[in-house]
Amino acid sequence: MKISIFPDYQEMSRAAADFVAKYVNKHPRSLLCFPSGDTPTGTLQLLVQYGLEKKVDFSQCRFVGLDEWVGMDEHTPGSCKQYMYTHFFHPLHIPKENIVFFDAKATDLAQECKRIDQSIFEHGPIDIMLVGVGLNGHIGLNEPGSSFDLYAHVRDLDAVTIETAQKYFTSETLLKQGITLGIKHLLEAKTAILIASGSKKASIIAKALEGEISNKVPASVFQIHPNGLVMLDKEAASGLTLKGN
Ligand SMILES: N[C@@H]1[C@@H](O)[C@H](O)[C@@H](COP(=O)(O)O)O[C@@H]1O
Repeated sequence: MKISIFPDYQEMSRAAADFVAKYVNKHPRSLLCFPSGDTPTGTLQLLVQYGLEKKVDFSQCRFVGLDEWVGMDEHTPGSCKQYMYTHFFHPLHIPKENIVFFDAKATDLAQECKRIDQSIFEHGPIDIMLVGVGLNGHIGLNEPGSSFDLYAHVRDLDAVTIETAQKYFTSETLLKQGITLGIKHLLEAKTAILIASGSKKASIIAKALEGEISNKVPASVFQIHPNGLVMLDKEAASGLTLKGN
């Protein structure tokens, strides 16, 4: 695990975007996975800018969605899919056939998990899996207690997630379950990148990166990822005792 600390959110976002752009320039047929949430917005904005400026070409890449709130689709404001289309796929005109995303409205969600896993086995491993972290240490919607051995699965949401996630919706939204790629996908990704910013993430970042490696804190898996990169702004890194570079 390599921890890099940047002066602010913008610099952290630039580092993550530059890493992705450089990689895609070398490997134009990459399989990429990006998260939704507040944290990745700056990174995605830069990647869109680089794409429009022709500094990077995503046209041959494939994309897999990280997670989704069960019962939502791209028409639901606040859904992960709508976020990804708004912040990345639409502005870069990524062809639909290059995108695989959970249908969180499917009647058979177990089958939906199999469909996504199958697509990753076929086109993978994932080249770059970029993730954020929840205040409870979740990755995607791998909540505290999720086994590191799971591929895509459906998970009952933790109370912290249900409460924190209200920020994505304009009115009080009932959230019960998530459908998500598993930690096993992250462990098998060629590169896993964790981005976190702001002082509210400081305590979970310290726990995840310097505490016990345990599925109680899913993000602690970064400590054992063979190629895990952690990019933090100063505030998110403020609880760490061992500082990165
Ligand atoms: N399902 C998403 C995750 O994929 C995201 O990485 C995390 C952090 O979100 P934020 O970046 O808004 O802090 O929580 C959300 O619930």
